[in-house]
Amino acid sequence: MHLPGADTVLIRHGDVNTKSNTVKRYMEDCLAENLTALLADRSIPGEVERRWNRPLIHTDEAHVDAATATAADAFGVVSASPVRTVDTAKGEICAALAEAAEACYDGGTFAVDARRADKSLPYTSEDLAREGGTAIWEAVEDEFEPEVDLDDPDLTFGVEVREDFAFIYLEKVPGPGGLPLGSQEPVIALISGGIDSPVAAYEMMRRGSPIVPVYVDLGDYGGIDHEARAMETVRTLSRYAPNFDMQVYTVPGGETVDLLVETMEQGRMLSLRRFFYRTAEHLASRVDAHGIVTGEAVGQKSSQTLQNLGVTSRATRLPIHRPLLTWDKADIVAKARKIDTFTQSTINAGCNRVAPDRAETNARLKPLLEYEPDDLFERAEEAARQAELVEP
Ligand SMILES: Nc1ncnc2c1ncn2[C@@H]1O[C@H](COP(=O)(O)OP(=O)(O)OP(=O)(O)O)[C@@H](O)[C@H]1O
Repeated sequence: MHLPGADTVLIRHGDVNTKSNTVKRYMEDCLAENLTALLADRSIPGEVERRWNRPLIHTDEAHVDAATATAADAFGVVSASPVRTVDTAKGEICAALAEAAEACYDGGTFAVDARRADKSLPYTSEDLAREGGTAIWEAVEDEFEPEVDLDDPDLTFGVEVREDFAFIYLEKVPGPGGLPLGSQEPVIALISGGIDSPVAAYEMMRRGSPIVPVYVDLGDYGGIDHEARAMETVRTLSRYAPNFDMQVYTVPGGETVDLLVETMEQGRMLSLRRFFYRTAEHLASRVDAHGIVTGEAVGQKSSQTLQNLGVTSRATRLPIHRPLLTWDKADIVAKARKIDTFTQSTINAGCNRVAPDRAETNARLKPLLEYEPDDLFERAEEAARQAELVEP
């Protein structure tokens, strides 16, 4: 709910504030660029202004909610509020709070959350909270029986006083937190048609790393639906990053999968992962990516025991990032729904169909190297060479 007259979005970032001034400036530049791109992509009018550790979006009242929701999708943003801007004089702030109460309070408990960045002002945050609370009370007491609850109020009137403006707001929309996208190095994101890998890719983006999506076409074991799901999730991820290239490297893997299915029972899935990682490594050197991100989690599948993750990881010299390593499936599904990459599908495709009846849970590298095709890594190199860039 925004206040009448709210035409600005106040943005709060978190980890960015812990940086030195130079790094902070760089990260705030990244954030401002990303916010501008997100607004343009969604056709929302708004000018981004960088001020006092608190970027602002100047828009109009008709678009302030949409601009707030957009800001809350930007990586690095902890929360965003649609705000009304008033003068810093205490009387003006209290008058604005009274008006806000008349317009938006309809019974229940309330509190004033007041903050003052400019310590030279002739009042304290406590003064503001107390006198603002009184102004609100007096504005509504004829119609309601107002009650103050500082611990768990039904409605919180926020006040943030900066050097030359005070902002009044009623809501804080939570953002993803993390760091602005583009402030860290890019990574290759191995994206399957499943639920986990898009969430893992999103988590890396949330920490500032742009992703280079890679999908391995599994031939008859994957299929059109499998690929379509992978593309759809990348399309969704790209909506969070309209100023970043999100074309997908589609890698031909069908022949290698056929060979693994024909020649390997034990360890087949591990060799397939080793093929994925090695292919990703070749693509990484092409696009200067600094790691590989996957959707793997400890023990989620037999190929994902710690022992097996250790063995498969040895196929590449690049670090493999597994942001979901310790996540439960229910949490991954909840996050996928939240970020809109969850695509309900009953198709039985992808690695599920490649998996043998008896799964390997405790692989050792030496025997695995004896079983797997001698040319597995040459195949990976060739597959990376043949990879095609596809618009998701
Ligand atoms: N066809 C593929 N193309 C690219 N990467 C893949 C593919 N299949 C699997 N991966 C990567 O390997 C990881 C582990 O594979 P797994 O078999 O668990 O995938 P999945 O269950 O099909 O999909 P997800 O892990 O995304 O739910 C995936 O999280 C993903 O990062």
